[in-house]
Amino acid sequence: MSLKIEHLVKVYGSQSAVNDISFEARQGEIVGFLGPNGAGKSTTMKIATCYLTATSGKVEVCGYDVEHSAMDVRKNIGYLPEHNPLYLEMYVKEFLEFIGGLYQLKGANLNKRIADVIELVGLSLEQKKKIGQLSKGYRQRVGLAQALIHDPKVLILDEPTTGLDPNQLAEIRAVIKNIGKEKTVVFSTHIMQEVEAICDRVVIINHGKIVNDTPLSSLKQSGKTLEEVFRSLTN
Ligand SMILES: Nc1ncnc2c1ncn2[C@@H]1O[C@H](COP(=O)(O)OP(=O)(O)OP(=O)(O)O)[C@@H](O)[C@H]1O
Repeated sequence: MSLKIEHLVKVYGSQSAVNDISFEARQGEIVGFLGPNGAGKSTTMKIATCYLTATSGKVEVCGYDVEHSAMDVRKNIGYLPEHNPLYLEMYVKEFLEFIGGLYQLKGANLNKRIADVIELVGLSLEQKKKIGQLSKGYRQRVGLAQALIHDPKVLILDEPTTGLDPNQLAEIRAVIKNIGKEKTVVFSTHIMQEVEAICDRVVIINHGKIVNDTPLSSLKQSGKTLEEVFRSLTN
């Protein structure tokens, strides 16, 4: 299993943000991770990517435990945070070189990875610009490129399409769908249409608890729209 979350708990002060959740994601699967604001999505993603430690429970990425084998987890996971920090003064390639260097990539190997991810996320026409000169959609592509530079097996994307225009939205969705053929993708979004367009499975979290974990195909067979299911489980 590429991503395995078991009985995960995260308490901030006196608040249980994530309250005993378990779910899994396998290779070639795109999982939509949904929930209302404050449900615990970002917290779960930050723990899976070693940015936060859990209060209790277990998370494994490609068989590596986030607590005991963080370096191996980082090699196998790519992460696009909700508020993606970018160095606006850097050129696109310079930034990707910098991030690739953090993953110990160098020389011809690094150059090949940079060329590959630029192609994959559709940054070819903008690759010579400074990040600060790019539109929001292209900055998001830079974020995706940095998440992919080390060719991770698992990709965690926190609201990757927020604020994009309909054209950029369609293009980024196509990129995610394409990436999901080979990798494991878990992404959060508030756009139900997006989940219906690209996900294989839908996990819904509410008040820190999983309230749904179903293949999209069986949700569709229920005769309800995803929005109706979401609202009935989280309202
Ligand atoms: N660093 C923190 N310290 C204290 N409380 C936090 C912290 N980070 C998150 N929380 C709280 O934990 C809960 C879950 O937050 P989280 O960001 O995981 O939710 P989310 O599902 O990603 O929400 P959204 O859809 O709004 O991004 C919220 O009530 C939030 O205020």
